[in-house]
Amino acid sequence: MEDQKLPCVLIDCIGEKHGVYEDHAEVLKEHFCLITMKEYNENKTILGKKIRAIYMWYHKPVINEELLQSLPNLKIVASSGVGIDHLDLNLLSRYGVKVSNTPFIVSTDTADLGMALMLASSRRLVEGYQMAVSPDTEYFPANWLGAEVSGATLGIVGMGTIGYKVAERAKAFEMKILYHNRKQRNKEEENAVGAIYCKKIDDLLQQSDFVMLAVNLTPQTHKLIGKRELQLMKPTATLINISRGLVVDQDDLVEALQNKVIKAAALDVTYPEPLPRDHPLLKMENVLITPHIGSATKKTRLLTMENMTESIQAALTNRPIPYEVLL
Ligand SMILES: O=C(O)[C@H](O)CO
Repeated sequence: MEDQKLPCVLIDCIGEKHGVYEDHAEVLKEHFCLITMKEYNENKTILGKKIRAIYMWYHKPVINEELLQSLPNLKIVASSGVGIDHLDLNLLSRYGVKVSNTPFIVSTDTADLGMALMLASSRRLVEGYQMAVSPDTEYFPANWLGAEVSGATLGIVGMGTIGYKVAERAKAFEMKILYHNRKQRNKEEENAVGAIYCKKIDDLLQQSDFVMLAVNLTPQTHKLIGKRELQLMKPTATLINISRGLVVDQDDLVEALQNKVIKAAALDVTYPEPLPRDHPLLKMENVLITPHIGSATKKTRLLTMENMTESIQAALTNRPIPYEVLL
């Protein structure tokens, strides 16, 4: 806790494993008086009245009704990243609290990671690395083969900002691009990247060598990919998930991978995160998992902090919030 003349903003913690980066905290302290959860918990009655914003850095601190009740002057929750599935918007709206996120800036990195997962999985980079560093110097077996990405068919489920950036990258790889959007078709974008619209997701699933999930998690996309959808995919296909774990029925995915219904999966997201250490997905050779790092680059994290700062400042001075999430 620093300058008491600045507006008080609640954060989870600084540094540590999940906290706000120390260099970001230094910048934030120029604008706000930062109160960590630990400080707040030690002095709820006094600090609770002073807190005017929550700086929610990658889903922390967790916001529940009890916390909201003890923050009578809370104006805004500024949440990092684009996904807002971790927030109860109705609850926040009942407490008159505005919400902001940081869309757009995360798209490029997330699309890059989608491509990285597709390439790493198809060309078996992790296995290749393990082989290259193994003590066996005669490591290269004649039957070592990956699958080609260039020229293959990519099906993008959810052609929003991230999906479109994936398509732009896939175009450079001379891929055939299919896409499915539940709500709207965007002919201009479609033409720009040479993508083919599939009105039915089933058509996309049946034709794609790689299926990349880039949808938001909503009640409509919850477990969108389950047993039926996996069975529609080619046995040689790979499922790539850069959206949210819960867009896939994970038990059905495990079964499909075990029974070779599909060839492989590359997942930046799972549920829960992290997976329990004995989870079957962690033991499969045809599964590549990264720890939800879609937007985890230095530049994007910095922009995220700047977007969140702008939104908090706007809310506290009654100006339009640049990245407001509307109910
Ligand atoms: O939603 C996002 O931007 C990322 O997945 C981090 O939550």
